[in-house]
Amino acid sequence: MSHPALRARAVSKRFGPVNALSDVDFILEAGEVHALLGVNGAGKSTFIKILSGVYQRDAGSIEVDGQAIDCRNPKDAIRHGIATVQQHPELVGDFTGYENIFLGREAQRPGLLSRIDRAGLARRAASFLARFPVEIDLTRKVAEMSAVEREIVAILQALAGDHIRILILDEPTSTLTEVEKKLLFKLIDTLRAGGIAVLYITHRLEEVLEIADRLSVFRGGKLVATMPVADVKQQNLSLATLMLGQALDNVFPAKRDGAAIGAEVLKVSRLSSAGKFETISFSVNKGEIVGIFGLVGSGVDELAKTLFGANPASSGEMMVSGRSIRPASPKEALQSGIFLVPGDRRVEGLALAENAIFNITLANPDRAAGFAGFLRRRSNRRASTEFATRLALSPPNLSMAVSGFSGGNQQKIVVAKGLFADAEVYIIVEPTVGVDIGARAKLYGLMRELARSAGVIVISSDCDEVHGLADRSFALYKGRQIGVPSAEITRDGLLLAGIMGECRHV
Ligand SMILES: Nc1ncnc2c1ncn2[C@@H]1O[C@H](COP(=O)(O)OP(=O)(O)OP(=O)(O)O)[C@@H](O)[C@H]1O
Repeated sequence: MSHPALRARAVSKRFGPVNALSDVDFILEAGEVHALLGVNGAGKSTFIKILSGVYQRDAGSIEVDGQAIDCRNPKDAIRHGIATVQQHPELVGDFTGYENIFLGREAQRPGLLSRIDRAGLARRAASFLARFPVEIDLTRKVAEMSAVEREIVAILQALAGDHIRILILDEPTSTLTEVEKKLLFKLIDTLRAGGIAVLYITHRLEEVLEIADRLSVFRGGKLVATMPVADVKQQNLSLATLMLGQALDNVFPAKRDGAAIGAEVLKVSRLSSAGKFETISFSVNKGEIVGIFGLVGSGVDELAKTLFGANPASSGEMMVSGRSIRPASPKEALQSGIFLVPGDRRVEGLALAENAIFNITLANPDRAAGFAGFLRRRSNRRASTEFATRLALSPPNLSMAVSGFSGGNQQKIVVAKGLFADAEVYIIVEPTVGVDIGARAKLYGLMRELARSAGVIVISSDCDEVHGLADRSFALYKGRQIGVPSAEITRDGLLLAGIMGECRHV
């Protein structure tokens, strides 16, 4: 009798009072791509961490090819044929793709590189790549590779233990462009054809329909549904409804009310940063959201950094509420009334070891620390609690270290931190990467609220997000501004501007 590649029976896991997983029964077949879906905090990461030996289950059993296994650590899991590629794979930038794949972590030991058998390496590489062909040049250093090339190297590295049968991918496309995604999906197709079982966590529902054979939905730590993707398509089922347990109306809040538009809070004139972007001009009024759509490499990241004083402008002007400014550091930008909610919360957004209140109140030391310290603490807690409720933070425990929250919930904390800051201008970069669809609607609603008392700029590589949310939008393409902020631009017009640099009415 043939067994599934992996089977979990009644797997449960608690973290203190939180039931992260309850009685999960799950089957992963060889040669299938199986998507794991669920809102933030539903239990997806906990589940894959148990499968990959990072966490220990409290109850239940796991079988690989019909044999019960027990993984005390990730090495055990790899021994049983289960490899995992994390969201931000750790590769050695100075090594080539080949070296990363075949020397793996071992290569980080000093002196080892000089002792390796290069001819043997090349032989192994050739036979391995005959099994999993990829269209990238693996002789280049990883530091010079694009996001998708690094992702592919990380996947090949995970598979380089020859006996790997199960590959777990944690949101592999969260930082990839459309074109890059295609390259990754091609590799996943090859893996599937080679009989590898791929377990794939994603928040991008359209991807599930594109790449997965079956999907499973987690809700509140329980596995609530498993089904073939073909059924979802045929019956036109709503994955968002399945994940949330309820139907979701339009995720975007209503656009601005013309009467509520206030004074100009930011004016940017012919702003340039040499080699990154040139002559960008736009203004933002209190009461509105201005959207800037740009793909990775378009200059949007650098523009956000320049507005926030973290990347110098080479020419041009900025004014906040009529005052001319030229922020030379984020601190100066904050003092001028500009606040940035960064896209990469891990690097720039959060003090992970501190609790949620600390993080939320961090950006506004005056407001947070006032002379009546005790009262302040109380009001900080009250304000933070209010934000946590409005964002549906899960679990709603503000004293917990931020590292204990799921990725999407960490993103909510970054936004709450911005809400606490009382700025005149908010720059919000990639606000919903890794955020589930229900929380996304809440975040959008909050941004609209923010725009009542401030000007908001939303910068994103998701065209639908920019178009759905912003009152006026334009695109950046290869460092150039395409079009002026317009309320009339169509979604397709904005898309064309951002991916081709064309300014057309479509
Ligand atoms: N190390 C931990 N300590 C305490 N609680 C944790 C820990 N890891 C996860 N949890 C809790 O377990 C629950 C499930 O979280 P998990 O990270 O598995 O969700 P997720 O579905 O992966 O969410 P996301 O999409 O946001 O990554 C959440 O309530 C989370 O706060």
